[in-house]
Amino acid sequence: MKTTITIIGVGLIGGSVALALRKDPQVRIVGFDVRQDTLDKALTLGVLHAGTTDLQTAVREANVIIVAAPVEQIYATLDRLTELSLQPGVIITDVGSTKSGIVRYAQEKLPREVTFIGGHPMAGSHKSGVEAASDRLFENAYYVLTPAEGTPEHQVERLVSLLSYTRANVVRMDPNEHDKVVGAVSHFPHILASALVNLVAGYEDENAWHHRLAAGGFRDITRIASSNPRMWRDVLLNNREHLLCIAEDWARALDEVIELIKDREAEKIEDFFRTAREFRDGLPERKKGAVPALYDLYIDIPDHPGEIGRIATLLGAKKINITNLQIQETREDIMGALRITFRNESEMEKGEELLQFFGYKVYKRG
Ligand SMILES: NC(=O)C1=CN([C@@H]2O[C@H](COP(=O)(O)OP(=O)(O)OC[C@H]3O[C@@H](n4cnc5c(N)ncnc54)[C@H](O)[C@@H]3O)[C@@H](O)[C@H]2O)C=CC1
Ligand SMILES: O=C(O)C(=O)Cc1ccc(O)cc1
Repeated sequence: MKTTITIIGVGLIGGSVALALRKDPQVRIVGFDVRQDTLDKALTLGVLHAGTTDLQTAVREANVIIVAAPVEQIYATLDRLTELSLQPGVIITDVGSTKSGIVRYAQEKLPREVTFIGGHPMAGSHKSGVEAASDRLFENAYYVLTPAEGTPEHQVERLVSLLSYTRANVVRMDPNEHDKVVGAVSHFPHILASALVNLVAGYEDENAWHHRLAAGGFRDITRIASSNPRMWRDVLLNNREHLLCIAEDWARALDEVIELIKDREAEKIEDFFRTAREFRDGLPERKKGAVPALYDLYIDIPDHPGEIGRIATLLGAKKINITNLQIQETREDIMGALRITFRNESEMEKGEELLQFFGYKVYKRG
């Protein structure tokens, strides 16, 4: 029998989850959204099997409900779900960027027969809307689940099994721990990025060169300031306590650097940058950090820059897409190992065959 999954809020995240989960042939995806035009777009894009703006119709047959609305609307949706007729054994999960408040609210409000499991896929984009959805958005990213104590294990496992189609690395975490960690690595950086942009925008009024020279580092560190303001408003208000603590630590950290500058502490300033660089350089890469990349090939190449160009050209000519190229080891006297990451297994196999044909030694692991 088919599993019916209802997505509430068919935007960037809801649409991306839908696209990934509908790869399961046993799954039927129903969408609910407050906007009919969004549902129309989602149906045209092949994101949903069916869509409706009537919530009762959307959830009546659902075995799993995924609430992918903006955070404040997740609370309102849970309220509405308590009034509707649902399937016995239904699992309700969400994708909100904050977890403690939502999980607590769900436990208070939802009837005992309903299993609520908080969720947060740790990947996204500054874009929003179903047009930006992708079946591969969560590939190799972490997907946090925050089951409460007493949540039936078979229900958690059912959800984990369905989510395997996202190709994310599903992990379990306590909701409060989630909010503290994600507050530091995702929510607070959004505050910093936007504060920095606003600061420079103010300087711009005095001198228009700010705008023109703000390339490179400024663009890198402020990329996330282009995110959806409404979404981030909700996130900040929902993770208020942790963010206020982090902000205090931040203010202290900034004060310390300012003191070093005031006191002309050259060596300590260098240490400050060195410590940061060491931690930053040790961070996992986005596409490969969470789980071992499944579509990597390692190629022995002479340590010569022309070789990398040649390999890229060979693959490009056969329209084999690659997502990353990285040199593993280069020394003048030995062969370098070039790691190539492919989008999927079939592209990797085509790449392997082609490169072997041209005489390269190709390995699946380093
Ligand atoms: N954008 C990102 O990078 C990430 C977002 N999230 C979380 O995912 C959720 C959705 O965010 P996005 O997909 O980026 O937003 P989005 O703006 O792309 O999509 C939200 C969708 O929800 C619909 N909606 C609004 N109110 C609704 C309601 N009351 N009932 C049903 N649908 C409603 C909107 O019409 C829209 O289609 C948020 O809770 C956010 O915190 C989680 C991970 C990453
Ligand atoms: O693109 C980025 O850097 C993000 O910050 C993506 C993101 C945004 C919100 C989330 O809750 C999780 C991930």
